[in-house]
Amino acid sequence: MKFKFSSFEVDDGMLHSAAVITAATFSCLMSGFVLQNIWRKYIVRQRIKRRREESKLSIQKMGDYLMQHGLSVDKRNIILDMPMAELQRKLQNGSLKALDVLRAYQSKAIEVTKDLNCVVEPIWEAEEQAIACDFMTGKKSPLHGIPVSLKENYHVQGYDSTGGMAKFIDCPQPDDNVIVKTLKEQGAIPFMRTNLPQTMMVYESSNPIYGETRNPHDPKRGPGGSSSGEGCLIGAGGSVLGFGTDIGGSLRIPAHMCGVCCLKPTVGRISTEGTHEVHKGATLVPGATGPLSRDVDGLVLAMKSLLVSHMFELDRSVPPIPFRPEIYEDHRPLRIGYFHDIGYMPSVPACERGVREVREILEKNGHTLIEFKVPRVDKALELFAQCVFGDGCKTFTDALKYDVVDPSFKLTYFLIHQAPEWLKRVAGFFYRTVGHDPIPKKVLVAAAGIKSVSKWWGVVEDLQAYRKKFEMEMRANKLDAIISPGFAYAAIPLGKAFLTVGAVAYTNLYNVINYPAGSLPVTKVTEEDEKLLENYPTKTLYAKNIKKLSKGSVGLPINVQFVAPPYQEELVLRLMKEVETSIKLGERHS
Ligand SMILES: CCCCCCCC/C=C\CCCCCCCC(=O)NCC(=O)O
Repeated sequence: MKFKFSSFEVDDGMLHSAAVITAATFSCLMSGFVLQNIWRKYIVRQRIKRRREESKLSIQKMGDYLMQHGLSVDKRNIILDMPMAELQRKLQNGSLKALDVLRAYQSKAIEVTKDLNCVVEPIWEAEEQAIACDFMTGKKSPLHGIPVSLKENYHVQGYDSTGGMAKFIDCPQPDDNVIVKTLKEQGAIPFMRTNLPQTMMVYESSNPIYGETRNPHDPKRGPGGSSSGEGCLIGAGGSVLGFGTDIGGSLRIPAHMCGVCCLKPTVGRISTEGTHEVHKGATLVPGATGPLSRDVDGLVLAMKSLLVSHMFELDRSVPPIPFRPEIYEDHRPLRIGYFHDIGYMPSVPACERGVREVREILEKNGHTLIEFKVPRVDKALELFAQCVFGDGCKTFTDALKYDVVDPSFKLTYFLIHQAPEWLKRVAGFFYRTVGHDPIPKKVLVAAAGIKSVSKWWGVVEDLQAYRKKFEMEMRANKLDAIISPGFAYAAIPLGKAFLTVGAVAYTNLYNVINYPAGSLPVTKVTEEDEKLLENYPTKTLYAKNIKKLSKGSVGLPINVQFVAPPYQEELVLRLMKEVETSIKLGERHS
């Protein structure tokens, strides 16, 4: 048979050859594509393996070095037992050497990371800085000789900030970030870099490069995240002061689960320049940077040392508001709002008791406590998802292209970031009907992306309206501050955060409204709390999971959050210090 195409003729044979050539080209392209993907994944796995080995080797080398140059156990333990104020005083008056303090903390950090995997690598330059501190004459800076640990996503010159993602391996940072520069200028010695979960947008603690961090109080449980390594290292006694980031609770969740203090400042109060966040462009609900410490004095010292002209000069977007001692030291009685239940899932009995006990302390100290009802928590969660995942999670999926996805992140990644909109709607339907919970659908649909600029502007208006509503509720009750549970529950078994993720409402509320929030350890789960857990209401799927996963948590730490309007960090710290002092006094008398 012959076909005639205008000026030339095509016979059967030619058609056959064309089909063969097309099929061959297509299969070549397909196999090329598949092979390229296999090759890319292979390269990524090799890169991950090499980096993990480098990290392990560096930790081991530091351990070997300390075997020869370390302190005696007694001397080390005396240093490690000192609260921040005593440590600082002794470094200032010269009765402690910076090098000894560094060696004490290096050896404790290396010791605890063997079981808990909280350190990703030591900062080798620390030793040189400690020696320089000890040779220094003249007036000492406030953080003189204090070792500080840093979450891995803090840019440190010469080190990668991977955020647990292979794509960012072998990208050493050209410079320290603003906080690290200011800390060094104030005499601090950055000495360890700590672990985080892949992408940091989950409150788990694992990534394919550095592995999984465990809880210092129960290694079968998670330390919370994403400042997982910081919470764990400080909770285990291997650091006295550390720094992390927080867009939905990443400082406060690990602080609560590991029993340490932290402060998430108002975004803008201290610099956020030079930290690795996957979606830096999502500025409506941006990430905050902040300190974690063993005690409130550590947080106060950190804030006083950062709020100085050096930082204001390095990052001119930060308003030059120095630390205001007149607010921190004020004794005026305050009106403080409190709640145990955010209006989504209740907090477990131990967390509720934590708030109750803090309330009693504050009342005894002369403050007025008033029950506060959080306005529309469903709206706050929806806004969070719209502002953080409004690009349909493209930034996240791009960052993880060809990467190995960590098992602890797979479900979150698939459902929130990768699934097409129709599947998110189906999952939302499941949560609503089987889980008796309409909120996940709103969140999942928001994570499918905002479809136009005018819709985006609508979200901005909604966010402004929600913030105003919250402010007006506080004003109506004449509230100066709020106290609320540190989180909905104590640490749960590793890898299970996705099953309870709605609980993030307890922390991300304060990111949505951009209020400073501190977290303070106030109690531990008791046998009585465990008994009361039997009556925990399980209306939704998340609540059912919380009840199940909270079993066996006796002895785990419980924190309370302290919150004040924007730029009132000093007020938050004042209340935290007041409660910390009362608890310590109570312990001494009992
Ligand atoms: C499957 C649907 C769940 C719906 C209800 C929950 C809504 C929560 C939405 C997303 C979960 C994101 C968890 C965020 C954890 C925050 C970690 C963080 O602060 N990261 C930032 C950082 O480390 O800097």
